[in-house]
Amino acid sequence: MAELFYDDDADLSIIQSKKVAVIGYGSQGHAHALNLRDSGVDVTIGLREGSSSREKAENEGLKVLTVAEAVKQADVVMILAPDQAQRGLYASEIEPNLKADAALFFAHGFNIRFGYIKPGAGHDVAMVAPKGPGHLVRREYVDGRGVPVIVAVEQDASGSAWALALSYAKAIGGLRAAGIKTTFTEETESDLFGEQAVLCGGASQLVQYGFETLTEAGYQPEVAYFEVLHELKLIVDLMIEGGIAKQRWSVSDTAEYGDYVSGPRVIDPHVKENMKAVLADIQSGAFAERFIADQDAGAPEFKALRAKGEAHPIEATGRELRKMFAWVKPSDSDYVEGSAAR
Ligand SMILES: NC(=O)C1=CN([C@@H]2O[C@H](COP(=O)(O)OP(=O)(O)OC[C@H]3O[C@@H](n4cnc5c(N)ncnc54)[C@H](OP(=O)(O)O)[C@@H]3O)[C@@H](O)[C@H]2O)C=CC1
Ligand SMILES: CC[C@](O)(C(C)=O)C(=O)O
Ligand SMILES: [Mg+2]
Ligand SMILES: [Mg+2]
Repeated sequence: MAELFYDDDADLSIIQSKKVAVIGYGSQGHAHALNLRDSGVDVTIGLREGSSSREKAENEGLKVLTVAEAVKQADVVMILAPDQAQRGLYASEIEPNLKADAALFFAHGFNIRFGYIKPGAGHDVAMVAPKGPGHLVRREYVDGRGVPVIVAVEQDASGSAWALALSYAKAIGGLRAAGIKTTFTEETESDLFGEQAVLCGGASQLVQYGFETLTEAGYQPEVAYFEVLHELKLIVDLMIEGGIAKQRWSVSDTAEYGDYVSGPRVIDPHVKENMKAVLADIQSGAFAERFIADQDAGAPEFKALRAKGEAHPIEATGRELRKMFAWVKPSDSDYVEGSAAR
């Protein structure tokens, strides 16, 4: 049984007695910083010169310094720049300015697991990884709830790294939901697998194939959009509430029977074999090497794939339909429709 933590298992005053530098003010960065601040923690944001995020952070009344200056004064440095930027940022701005006993925190274990960052022995190295997108980490906190977190300690130099990590997890609202004890290896490999095989890669491909199958057979794109994309959220909401069983209980018997007989025809045993191959590439480091090599070369593969995804007909159909859904526009996001191929 996994070891679980809740609010009562953590002492908020530990993180409240530290100076925390949050490096990066993107999806996770803004959520951690604002939740920490609202939990009474002394937070400074570290951003590169000319950063486009500076204005947003300053508009929230947060103190913004360069990465080097923010790190110099920090007891805890939470690195929330993109994974592919962390290695360079650590070598040039973070490591040379880190206090001898400062703790290094991450929200994903990528750079530690694959050896791109190797912290000195004097630092606590811990992870507080929300299991959800940053904008929901903030939204849930504001609404008095939290997004579950998984917590790990890679290096306990101080002897109190666990208490510090749990205190941080409580401050961002994660322990209002639950914290699960993990390791950097388990978090990194399972997170990459989940997002590639099921949550992002698997779900996106499934939706696109469903849309293509219906529209190529002559059905209206708008009808196809509702069937294979919009309604997916409603079905997944039921799964979150009561598992796959509740979803099957709520839909018609026709849908439930179709689920049993056609689901395994679409997602057949080959899919599981493919999933195992994806997991093997994650475990061996092959995925990490491919991602970082492409990023180091200016991300030509990544940019081409992003542009191809944005050009899929389901995006244009959805953009037009969503203009009519006042309720679908989130107020806490700066996402601009059609901007994905940036
Ligand atoms: N997105 C999510 O919801 C989740 C992310 N994570 C993990 O959290 C970490 C942060 O991810 P995420 O929030 O998506 O990151 P984002 O892509 O949203 O981070 C953008 C921020 O990083 C800054 N930044 C970008 N490049 C650099 C650079 N080269 N040097 C310095 N600052 C830079 C940007 O500033 P500028 O304006 O200067 O470009 C901006 O403030 C990652 O480890 C990720 O795996 C974990 C769970 C979920
Ligand atoms: C599912 C994608 C994620 O792992 C996340 C939001 O948890 C990420 O890397 O953004
Ligand atoms: Mg994740
Ligand atoms: Mg991830």
